[in-house]
Order: sequence, then C-alpha cells, then structure tokens
Amino acid sequence: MGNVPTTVKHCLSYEQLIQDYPWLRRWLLQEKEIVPTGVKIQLIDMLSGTGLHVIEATSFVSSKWVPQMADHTEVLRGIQRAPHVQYPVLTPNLQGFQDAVAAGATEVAVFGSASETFSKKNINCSIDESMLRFEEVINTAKEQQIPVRGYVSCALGCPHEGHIEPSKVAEVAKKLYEMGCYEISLGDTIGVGTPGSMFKMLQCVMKEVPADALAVHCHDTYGQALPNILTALQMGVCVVDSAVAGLGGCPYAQGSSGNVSTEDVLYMLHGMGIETGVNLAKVVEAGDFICNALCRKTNSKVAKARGRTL
Ligand SMILES: CC(C)(COP(=O)([O-])OP(=O)([O-])OC[C@H]1O[C@@H](n2cnc3c(N)ncnc32)[C@H](O)[C@@H]1OP(=O)([O-])[O-])[C@@H](O)C(=O)NCCC(=O)NCCSC(=O)C[C@@](C)(O)CC(=O)[O-]
Repeated sequence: MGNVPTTVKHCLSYEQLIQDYPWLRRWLLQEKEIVPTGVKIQLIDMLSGTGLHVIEATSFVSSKWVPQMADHTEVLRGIQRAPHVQYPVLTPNLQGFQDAVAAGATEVAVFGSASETFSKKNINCSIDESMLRFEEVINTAKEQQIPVRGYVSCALGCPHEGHIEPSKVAEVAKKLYEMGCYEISLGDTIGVGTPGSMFKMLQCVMKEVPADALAVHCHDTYGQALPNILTALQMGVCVVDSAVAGLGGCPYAQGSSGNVSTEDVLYMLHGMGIETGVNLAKVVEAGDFICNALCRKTNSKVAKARGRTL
C-alpha cells in the first residue's frame, strides 16, 4: 500500500471524497420507531448547511419491506435543496425509479450484492435477476440524463454466507459499471472487513473498475471502518460513504452497526491536513439534533470527545 497522497492533486481528490461521502439515508433504516417526516427533513436541511455536497435523502422501496421509508416523497419534496448539494435516492427497480422521478429525484442509486442469500433477503431476487432490474433503471435513467450510482453489498462478508470471494465482488461491480453506473460503492455491510481484506478486495475490483469510479461504504461493527477507509484512500479510492452520528445500518443485515460516523471521518481527514470546506462543528450539531430526536447516543467518538478543540 503506497503512502497517503499529499500532493494538491490528491488533496483535490480528497475534497471530492469529502464532498461525496456523507450518505445520510442509512442512519434511518434501522430505527425501529418511525422517525417523523419533519425530523428527517430538518436533519437533511441542517446537513445541507454544513458545506457537504451529497446527502442521500431516502429510498423508494416497498413500505411493506421498509416502513421507515414510506414518506419518501414527502421527504424529497419537503427538503430545502441547497445549490451544489446532490440528494440521491435508492431505487431497487423501475417502479421505485419512476416514483422517485415523480417526486423530483435528480439522482438515483441501485443496490445489489455479492452474496446470493443477502440479495434474496434484501431485495427478494437473485443477483442475476437484480441485474436485469437495474439494467431497466439505468437505461431509463440514461434517457432522462439522470445519473445512477451502484452499490455492492457484502463486499467484505455476508451475514448469511460468511466469506465472500473478492472475485465475486469484482464481477458484480464490473456489471454495474458496464451497465452505466457512474460510481460503484463497495459496502462492508456487516463491518467485518479489516485493512487486509479491504486491500485484497480492492486489488481484485480495481482490475475491472477504475479507482476513480469506486467508493467504500464501511459499517463500524468491529471498529475497523477508519483503518479500512485509510487503506482505500491509500489505494486511490476517493469517495467514502458515512452516516451522521454513525447511526443506521441495513435492516436486512442483522447485528450490523451503523456506518462509520461522518464526524469521525472528517476528523481523520482534517488530521491528515486535508482542507474539506466542511464545518465539522456543524456536522456534530446535526448529529446532536438527530440523536436527541431519536433519544439515541451518538456513535461518533468525535462527538463524544466534545469539549476539546475540533
Ligand atoms: C425491492 C422490493 C420492492 C422487491 O420486493 P418484491 O416483493 O419482490 O416486489 P414485487 O415486485 O413482488 O412487489 C411487491 C409489492 O411491492 C411493491 N413494490 C415493488 N417495488 C416497489 C418500490 N420500488 N417501491 C414501492 N413499492 C414497490 C409492489 O407494487 C407490490 O405492492 P403490492 O401489490 O403488494 O401492494 C423489496 O424487496 C424492497 O423494497 N426491498 C428494499 C430493502 C431495502 O431497502 N433494504 C435496505 C437498503 S440499504 C442496503 O441495501 C445496503 C446499502 C446499499 O446501504 C449498502 C450496504 O450497507 O451494503
């Protein structure tokens, strides 16, 4: 693994990292109580004012499968869209895509898996069937000039199948990329990855998909998210998904904790001398807001360590 790049060019790519990484949606999915629509909207509006550039706002999925996302249209229509901020949404199929566009979505994301079992549990179809559904979404999106991001879940392990071969992750990532996803986010859905497995998986995926089209999506179940992200940075990946206050997680990945917290990723990058243009204190403030609203404790160590200089 090379040294962490520090030249202006790489720093720019890190800024790209900062601009693209705060994926907000996920902290909602695992909340048992239905979070009021107004709270969701207020949080997104708070994050829109922090200097961040991408906030994944909601999911256009079946409300029977994920009741928490039933207010997707109200959320997307209710937020104050800030200039220079993207608000992508999840769409597992053409129905979701059409509903999302009707609600005003300007970017969508499809979400597949490198695990057959997880694919069935999460989106009720095989990996091959999901590719057919995603192809429909991507082709329709292309006609409407709507960018599509792709996720590969279970990239470092599956809650049902355990180890997942990096070659399988690479195969799914390649298919999504060749179909037209502009970026492929590789999800350590259950947070079991380590810098060693992250290195091996990225080495394999990068044979099929260029590093500048990759993102990493690290849950922090085993406390490995930040070292895994650092490993990815060292290998040229410049986009990282995270969640404010480290809340969230996939409801179909039992036992997985939330994503790495946006606050902790920011703190690490600032410590690496990377100018992000993001106001960490404002992100902490947004995390405080949502944790109070959910009566939850933050998972962010930075937020917990408050009182020292940020
Ligand atoms: C994908 C389906 C819908 C398939 O579910 P299905 O049952 O196979 O779909 P279906 O076509 O048989 O339709 C069943 C019902 O759902 C409706 N339906 C069909 N499509 C939609 C839609 N898009 N939006 C709203 N409703 C929809 C459809 O109209 C029908 O309604 P009914 O006739 O029963 O009243 C279901 O499995 C589903 O909604 N799954 C979503 C699960 C989910 O959101 N998981 C968490 C996402 S986060 C994640 O995956 C991990 C990630 C990305 O964060 C990264 C990581 O950590 O790895």
